[in-house]
Amino acid sequence: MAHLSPNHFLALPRPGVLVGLPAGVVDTTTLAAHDFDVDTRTGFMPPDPPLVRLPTQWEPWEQLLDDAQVHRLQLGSKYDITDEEVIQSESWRARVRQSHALPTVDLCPSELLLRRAHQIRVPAPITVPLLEVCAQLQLPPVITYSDDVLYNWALKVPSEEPIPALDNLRSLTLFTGTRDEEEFYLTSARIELRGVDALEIMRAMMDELFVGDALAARRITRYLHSLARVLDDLTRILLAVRDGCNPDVFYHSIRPWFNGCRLWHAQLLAFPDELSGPSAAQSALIHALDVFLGVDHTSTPSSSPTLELAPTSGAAASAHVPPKAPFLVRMRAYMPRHHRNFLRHLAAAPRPLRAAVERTGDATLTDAYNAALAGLRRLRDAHLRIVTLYIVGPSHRPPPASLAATLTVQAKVATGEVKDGFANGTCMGSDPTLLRGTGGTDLIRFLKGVRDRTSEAALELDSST
Ligand code: HEM
Repeated sequence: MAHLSPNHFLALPRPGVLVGLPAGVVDTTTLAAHDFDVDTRTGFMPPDPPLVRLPTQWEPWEQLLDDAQVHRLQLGSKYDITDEEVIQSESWRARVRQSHALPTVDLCPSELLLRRAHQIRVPAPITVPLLEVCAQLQLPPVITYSDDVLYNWALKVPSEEPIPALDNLRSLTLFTGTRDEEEFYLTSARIELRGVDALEIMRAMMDELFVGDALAARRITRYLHSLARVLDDLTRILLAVRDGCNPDVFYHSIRPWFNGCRLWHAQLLAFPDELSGPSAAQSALIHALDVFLGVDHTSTPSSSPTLELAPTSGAAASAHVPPKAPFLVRMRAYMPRHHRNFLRHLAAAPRPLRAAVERTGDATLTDAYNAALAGLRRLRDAHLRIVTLYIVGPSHRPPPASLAATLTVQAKVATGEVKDGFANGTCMGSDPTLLRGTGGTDLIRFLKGVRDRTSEAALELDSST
């Protein structure tokens, strides 16, 4: 925060989320907080690069992260862990156990400090302050998509451009220090940034829906075709993950860090005791597209993963996600709260697009609506190919002998950091209950269901009109 002037809006006192906002006071936790923290240039990504280090008061946490990187902290469940790695990793864990619990009270006034603190995940005695940080952010005490993607980037080369170029991004914090992991996160970051046009198109359509005359219908038709083109760009960006992220490295070295976890201190702050790992299923952008286009995922069939959330208080519960809600609904508990509210607001739009298109019975408009849905379906088809390539394929074959050597060559020792996780190594998805079926059958069935519901929203023209 040293680089912010005292008058900067981010230096203003942040409302205590536990006590709520005084009447008439605007939430200034972020510049766009009053507007769901969605920036017109960078969408769900923050407009400025996120904080890279906490102030000295919390330096012990940053030191532990540095140490984890220097000593190449490994998961105990790593398939080819060496004796030396076991010793190094255990000595790091011993240092963590000996460290003092730092107070979080001075973190609470700043959303930026809280976001950086939320990226740091270590066992007790830091667990308690971590839970306090999570309560402030109203997030469960696990790494989320926002930690890995939305708030985990910097510019490769300094630039004055208001929107970061898609090829000028790097990740701040990595579990494995590999380029593969960085590319995995940056693929999502690029999708978020390219998706800003989709958000803008949706906003413009909402204005036209409000007007609702024949001219508005023609404009909405054009906007829907533009949206389909943006969706095809997102598909291209998604498929390009294959250029920088090796499926075997992903499956054997990166993915284990994303496993869901059980919490030992669940009773302490009444958190749910089983939690999802980070997943792009927590991207508000894709949820927003579904909500806006009228794709209904709320009646997910029983084959979808069912994560139990504690029905009482706590971060996830405060996101008002009922236990056993469909997977995609439950994923909202892992989104930044402003984005969660944005989706709620979008879902409550007084003039939903799908119903409006259906009412007009206009063939050209209906075709355009279906074209946008087809674009979203193509994105999900491509995602299915990616999941088959990165999860189902590698799960059927042993890790290649060359993998350890590849990782050594690719390690970004100079810039990467390593974080500890609570991975249990027993499931293949980020959700602890996902993918129990042999060879990922449950996962594929689930993703195909989501894709099929996208197509099911398509409108048929009444031939009698
Ligand atoms: C190597 C790349 C990727 C792999 C292996 C992968 C894997 C998965 C898996 C296993 C799931 C099931 C839920 C879970 O376990 O979390 C999932 C869901 C999902 N992923 Fe990915 N993913 C990848 C890239 C992406 C990217 C770049 C995006 C876009 C931001 C994305 C968007 C989604 C969405 C929205 C869902 C929820 C299902 C849906 O709405 O269709 N994924 N992904």
